Amino acid sequence: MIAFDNVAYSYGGGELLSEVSLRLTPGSFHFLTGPSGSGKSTFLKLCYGELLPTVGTVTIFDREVHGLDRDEVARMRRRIGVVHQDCRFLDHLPLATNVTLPLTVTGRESNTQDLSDLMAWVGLSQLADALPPSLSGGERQRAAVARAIITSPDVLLADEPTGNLDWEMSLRLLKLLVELNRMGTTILIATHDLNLIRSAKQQVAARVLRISNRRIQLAGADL
Ligand SMILES: Nc1ncnc2c1ncn2[C@@H]1O[C@H](COP(=O)(O)OP(=O)(O)OP(=O)(O)O)[C@@H](O)[C@H]1O
Repeated sequence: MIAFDNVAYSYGGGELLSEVSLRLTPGSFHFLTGPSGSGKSTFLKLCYGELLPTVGTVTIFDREVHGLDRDEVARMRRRIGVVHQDCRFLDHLPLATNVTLPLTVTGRESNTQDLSDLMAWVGLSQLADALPPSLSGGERQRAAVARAIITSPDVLLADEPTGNLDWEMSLRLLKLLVELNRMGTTILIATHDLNLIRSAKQQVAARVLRISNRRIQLAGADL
């Protein structure tokens, strides 16, 4: 589904990531860990074509990213939901409108029943009309997940989705992601939180990718 072959990435200085070769297969559940500044967000951006590798090839849905034109990139991105680290919203628009934005900006209709089911699923039914600045950190994170999956993406990439959450809320969000994975979505979560990973491994066959010394490797079962 997403394949890296001997990929390196540099923002202009030395290489941040080197010799990365790995596959995210359909239906898989991966975590990505590594120290702050090691390149987790950068790797996620390579996974949805926001950045292009400086060396090697990234292939997304069987197409090499380097060769795609703008329309093809846009089509490919529609199949990938992204939960960004900072969860930004349009503050003057109600939450439900924010959540449906990925549909409306691409000219698609949002089905009222689907929207209300999704808002209920992330526990935000009562807040559909609320404005984003009035939401708590946990509500924002769950709304960001709802917005990322409203298009029924094949892949969900989440950058520290539990970064601002307490443990109880982190587990609740994890449960949503595990459920989504059971319904077939391929999932990659960048996180520092080893307890979250341990908890996930009790629920799903999650694999852990670890960034160390610019390389990304599959961690052992000990984690
Ligand atoms: N646009 C950019 N231009 C230049 N350097 C950048 C850019 N974006 C990120 N970097 C640098 O690349 C390195 C990796 O950043 P990245 O955000 O990928 O790390 P991370 O592992 O996600 O960090 P964190 O866990 O703190 O979020 C950092 O040193 C960062 O300063």
